[in-house]
Amino acid sequence: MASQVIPAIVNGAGGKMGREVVKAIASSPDLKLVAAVDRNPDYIGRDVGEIAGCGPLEIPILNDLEGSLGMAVQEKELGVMVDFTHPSSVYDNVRSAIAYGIRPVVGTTGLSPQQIQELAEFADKASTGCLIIPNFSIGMVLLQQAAISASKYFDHVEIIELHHNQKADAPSGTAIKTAEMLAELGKPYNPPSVEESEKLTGARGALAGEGIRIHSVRLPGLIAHQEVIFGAPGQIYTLRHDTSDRACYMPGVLLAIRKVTELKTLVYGLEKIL
Ligand SMILES: NC(=O)C1=CN([C@@H]2O[C@H](COP(=O)(O)OP(=O)(O)OC[C@H]3O[C@@H](n4cnc5c(N)ncnc54)[C@H](OP(=O)(O)O)[C@@H]3O)[C@@H](O)[C@H]2O)C=CC1
Ligand SMILES: O=C(O)C1=N[C@H](C(=O)O)C[C@H](O)C1
Repeated sequence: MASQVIPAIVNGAGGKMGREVVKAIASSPDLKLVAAVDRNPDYIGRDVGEIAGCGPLEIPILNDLEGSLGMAVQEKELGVMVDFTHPSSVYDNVRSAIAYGIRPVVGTTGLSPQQIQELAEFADKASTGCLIIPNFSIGMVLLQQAAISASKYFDHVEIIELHHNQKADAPSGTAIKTAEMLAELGKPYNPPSVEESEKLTGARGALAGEGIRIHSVRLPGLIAHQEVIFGAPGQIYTLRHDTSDRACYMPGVLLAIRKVTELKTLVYGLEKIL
């Protein structure tokens, strides 16, 4: 499939990320948008190109993922479904796409480790590629790699993630993945130096694996930001990534659409396909 045009369905096409994805696909000659899906009544029936701001594409937004997947199969357009919807629906969306033989590229966060495991088994059985990518920006991959390097020398680390206040899930998928990457190194962090008592529940954040704490901030005016703060006696090492425009995710999304067509299993994380 690599040299052919890749058909793509965008689910969540009217949303903040979906619109960027529609524009990015529309301007990529090796990709072809075949359907656009969203549940928001403000967008249903309207031309997805008009909603995305790239001019008419003659593709109406439908509130029917199953129908769009079925139509793509009927027209032999077995390509990719890009999902930027909601944590409550992403699991079912991915299962449906795989069942139709259409490869999911998943940006939606909020899947539990157990759900990811189940989807991996489902994709394996169907020999269908699937990518679950909590963060499509290259800057975040670089931050995570720097955090892994730093963790060899620092035993104390906490993560702060800051997002716009329309975000449904907390902590962010990126913060969870970052904590998982540090925990996978097999060392415990933050050995206690004092007996702590939390006077307000949540004051010390959420406890991820190996003692790593994640703190979530939600405010209008933010887009997506993350700090990984390492501490040692006499020094603090801070890694920070800031998103100022959702266009920053598009090179990663386009790469994932192309790569997933070569896969037969589920892969979790952009760092694995770079
Ligand atoms: N991996 C990455 O790099 C990134 C991931 N994200 C993640 O992507 C997801 C979407 O983010 P964002 O675009 O900001 O969110 P938005 O709310 O702006 O967009 C989501 C769109 O999907 C629609 N939708 C929700 N549920 C369904 C469903 N079951 N079927 C079809 N459409 C649905 C929403 O409709 P309605 O308005 O009615 O809810 C909305 O139009 C989030 O999980 C976010 O964390 C975001 C940025 C980067
Ligand atoms: O909701 C968002 O905006 C984002 N969600 C992803 C996450 O949960 O990590 C990626 C990025 O942080 C933006």
